[in-house]
Amino acid sequence: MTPSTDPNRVLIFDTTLRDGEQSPGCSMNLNEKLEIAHALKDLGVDVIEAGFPIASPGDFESVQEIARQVHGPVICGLARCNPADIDRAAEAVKESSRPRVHVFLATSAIHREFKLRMTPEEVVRRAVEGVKRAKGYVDDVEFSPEDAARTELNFLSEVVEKAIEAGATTLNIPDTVGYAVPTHYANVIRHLKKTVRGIDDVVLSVHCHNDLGLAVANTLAALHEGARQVECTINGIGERAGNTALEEVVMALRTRQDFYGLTTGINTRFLFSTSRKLSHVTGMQVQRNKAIVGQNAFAHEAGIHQDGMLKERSTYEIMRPEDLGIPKTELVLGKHSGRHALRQRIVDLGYHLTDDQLNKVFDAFKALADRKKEVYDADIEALAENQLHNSSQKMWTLQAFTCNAGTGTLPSAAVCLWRSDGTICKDAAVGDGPVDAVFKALDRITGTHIHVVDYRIRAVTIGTDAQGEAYVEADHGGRRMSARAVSTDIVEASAMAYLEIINRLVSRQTRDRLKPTDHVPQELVPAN
Ligand SMILES: CC(=O)SCCNC(=O)CCNC(=O)[C@H](O)C(C)(C)COP(=O)(O)OP(=O)(O)OC[C@H]1O[C@@H](n2cnc3c(N)ncnc32)[C@H](O)[C@@H]1OP(=O)(O)O
Ligand SMILES: CC(C)C(=O)C(=O)O
Ligand SMILES: [Mg+2]
Repeated sequence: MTPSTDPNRVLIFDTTLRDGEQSPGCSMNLNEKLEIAHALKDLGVDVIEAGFPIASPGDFESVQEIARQVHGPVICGLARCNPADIDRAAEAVKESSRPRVHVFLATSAIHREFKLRMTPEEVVRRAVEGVKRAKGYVDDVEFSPEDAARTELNFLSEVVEKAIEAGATTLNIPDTVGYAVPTHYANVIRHLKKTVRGIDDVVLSVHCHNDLGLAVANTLAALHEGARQVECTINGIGERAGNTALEEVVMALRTRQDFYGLTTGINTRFLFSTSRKLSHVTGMQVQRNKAIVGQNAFAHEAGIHQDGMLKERSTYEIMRPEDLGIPKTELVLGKHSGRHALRQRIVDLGYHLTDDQLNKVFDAFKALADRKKEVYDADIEALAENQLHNSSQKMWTLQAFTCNAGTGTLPSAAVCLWRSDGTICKDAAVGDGPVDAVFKALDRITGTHIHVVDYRIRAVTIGTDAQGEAYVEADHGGRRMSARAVSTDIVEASAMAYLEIINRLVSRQTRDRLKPTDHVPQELVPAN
């Protein structure tokens, strides 16, 4: 591959299947690698580094199959500067219509002395031999002086120049251990551009690691200095803290076109799906606050931000989620949210509340949000329903209750209710369990006996702090009545649903103009 005719076009070299796979726990089998390779092709990457063929028979086979089946991008295999590695890599990629062999050899003093045990002269000789051997198989040869960022600048220039003379068409400058910082890395690229003969005739590439969290920043600094290939991985997976995240660098270039003036061939609408596909295949979850593809990347919880978003989304978003294949921005309702966002969600959920009802739901919502990490749509629905169907004056309101239950104890409950005339009524009861005990205490206070014919509990939201919905169905003189209530405490939800039925009986009685007794409606006096 030679430099693009468009000087502003950045080549995207994806190494998810090679360096990415070096993440502990991210090994992929043949079918998984093929699935990801097809996704990378659809995403529009220019080069797929499909593996390190000498590493194992399985890796060889994966690179070979990708070379056979995935058409469009260059298919690349990695090799040390060893004849056996290079022969194996060339064999693996040979059926691709666009094969590349990528040879590497460390150049830093630390690696030369302690790992390779080679003199600088030997390093140069082996690098040249490696490039020439690869060149015997394919035209497209990439050379990487491993640990370039810690290599003496003059020696780095010498190795790079010799590799170009030997036939390398892409010169990749790795910050293997994530040691670089942006200004330093930019200086390295500037130095090479200035000192290496032939550098403008090859593709100058960068490969950064994220040990200091600077992989993307270093990559962008290098692009600013004229590098035109970026080595990166989906979700930034890779050795140790990972590699430059493809989605981050691509979106930085796209979003700051005004600054960099550079383009890529990536179809950004596939970024999110490719990210999720990789997570699914590797089992490595994307952290929630990960840039671009994290669950929170387009989620807003703060009321002031949500208000801004509802008025004009560019107030708080620099990218459009749909450009990444993310369905939409999420306004997450939580304790930091305000009325604008709550009203919008209530309308989206199909409810029409008056301002007064909305204010009441808002108060209940804030109280709930103080108890929960996140308030879900089901919570809002439950609050709105509660408001719509309970806005009339109720005879009884639950003020407090306690219950006792456990192996070897007698389940009991003490309940305190407000009556609509302002009096407080208390009583206690024992039962078959805490819910039964609460129901019996409610019966005693209100003087009713509700014949429960169905009772169910279900989690309406997710997590251990989920809202539990209690459903109570009662038979009263042949008439069925049911009620639901929601709370993070299922006994409280049960008590509220049960009390709701009692209140409805009371208001029905009132509507029917049946005169209540002093304490409870006549109709509700328990029948013996
Ligand atoms: C920065 C990077 O990401 S480089 C890529 C790293 N990826 C991997 O290592 C994953 C795949 N690796 C493997 O499966 C194995 O390491 C293999 C098959 C490649 C080699 O296994 P082994 O032959 O048992 O060697 P081992 O890995 O223990 O040691 C590496 C050897 O390669 C040498 N070596 C390292 N890099 C290079 C190089 N670029 N060119 C030539 N020799 C090299 C080391 O000096 C060491 O040689 P020695 O045995 O003479 O001391
Ligand atoms: C093989 C090379 C390019 C590498 O992964 C590194 O140096 O980090
Ligand atoms: Mg690497």
